[in-house]
Amino acid sequence: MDPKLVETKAVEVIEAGRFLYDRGWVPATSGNFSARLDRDHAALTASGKHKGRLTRDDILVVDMNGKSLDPGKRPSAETLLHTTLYRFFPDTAAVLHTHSINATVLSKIAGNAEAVVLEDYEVLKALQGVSTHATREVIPLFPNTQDMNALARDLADRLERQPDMHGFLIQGHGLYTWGRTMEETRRHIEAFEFLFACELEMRRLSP
Ligand SMILES: CSCCC(=O)C(=O)COP(=O)(O)O
Ligand SMILES: [Zn+2]
Repeated sequence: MDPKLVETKAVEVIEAGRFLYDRGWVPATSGNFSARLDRDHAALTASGKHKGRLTRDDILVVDMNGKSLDPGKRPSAETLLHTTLYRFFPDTAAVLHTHSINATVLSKIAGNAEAVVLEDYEVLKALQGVSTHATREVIPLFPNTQDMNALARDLADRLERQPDMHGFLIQGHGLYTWGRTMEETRRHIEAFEFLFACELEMRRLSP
């Protein structure tokens, strides 16, 4: 592994954490972030760290089975969701997971639905490959669980059925999204956050 690449990717992850924390989207120790290093490895946040105040020491390298290559550092409890995404999308370069109020509330009021559907919003065009507001963006919604193996399996199944998704929600928990660069992934988070706020307001005004 090229140590310079690991340093560069660690900086990307640390900066993403600051950006997301400043917007209130990763309170306390919530959220986790990663950046791909090569086909088989990613730089990922350690578990239980404050994601707005990450240091280089809080980043470790994992393989695509979720195994830490940095002994002594415990990878995120949700590592398998990151590695499932990297394995499914070879061009994915970064994965961000947030716990905003809007994602949490929307995912709870969606109840037992299989997905939250967003339609006819201009900002949908901020999602990679979307070129018109007249788009039906289906955001899968998974029940929350502490069983990451089971959730990663459910995610892998859903990806097979719906490979065009840009993100997914976990009920009462938060949002995952990804992109071909860290910049694109940060744009996806911002777009989803704006769209979730709009959707909640729409549901409040016209239930
Ligand atoms: C206090 S947040 C609970 C765990 C969680 O959902 C999360 O995103 C952070 O977990 P990690 O192990 O990545 O720190
Ligand atoms: Zn989480």
